[in-house]
Amino acid sequence: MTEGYRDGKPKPIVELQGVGKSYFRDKEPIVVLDNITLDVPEGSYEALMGPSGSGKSTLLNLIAGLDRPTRGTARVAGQDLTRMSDGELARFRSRTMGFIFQAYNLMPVLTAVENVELPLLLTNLSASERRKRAQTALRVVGLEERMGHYPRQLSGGQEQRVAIARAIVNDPTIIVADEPTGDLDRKSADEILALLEKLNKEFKKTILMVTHDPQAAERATVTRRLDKGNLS
Ligand SMILES: Nc1ncnc2c1ncn2[C@@H]1O[C@H](COP(=O)(O)OP(=O)(O)OP(=O)(O)O)[C@@H](O)[C@H]1O
Repeated sequence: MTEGYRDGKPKPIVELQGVGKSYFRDKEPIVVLDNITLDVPEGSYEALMGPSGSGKSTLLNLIAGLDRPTRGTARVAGQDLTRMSDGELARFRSRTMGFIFQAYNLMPVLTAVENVELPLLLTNLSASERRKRAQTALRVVGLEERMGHYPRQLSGGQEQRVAIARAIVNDPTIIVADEPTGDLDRKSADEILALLEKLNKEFKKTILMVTHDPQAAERATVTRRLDKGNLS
């Protein structure tokens, strides 16, 4: 059998085994995630739903290497995140992950293309190569014409598209999106969802999206539900 394959199926890109996450208040544990076991196949587009406070963002952050589980193991893109140092985790995030949040988090003093270039400042790429890649990412999200615009000159939907361009400029394997349409009207939300679908289908990105929006979840290929720290 070829390495990386099990029963002829591609090895999952996310593998969580018995993952738990607790916070401690006055030495009393508050269990947020109980005992999560999850396989996400490469190339899938999954939505994570569940009541407020059920641990959706916590779970997404563990998968993305932004946080660490209290117990269990998390393998993502072939690497055991639980064994990594903080520096290794930071490198893992910048190489493997693309982040999209509800708040677009664009720098107001930078233009669209400069915002998209930001993650590339951590690489050895030349300034002209950085600019070229940022332009390509803006073309993918349909905003090439708005390259020189500042965030305040863009609509909410356009700002989120710039944020998506910034998330894909490193060519990540996995995109994590936490309520990507939470602040948008229906039409702009639908444009963002169409873009995520394109990134999944055409660019083969694995996408994990936390959402409260049933219409957003419907566009994903798999919907999982989290309730009181357990997945169904
Ligand atoms: N750093 C922290 N310290 C203590 N408790 C925390 C911390 N981060 C999250 N929590 C708690 O963990 C629980 C789950 O939070 P999380 O943000 O993952 O939920 P969620 O399902 O994403 O909620 P929402 O849909 O409202 O965003 C909440 O009760 C929250 O208060």
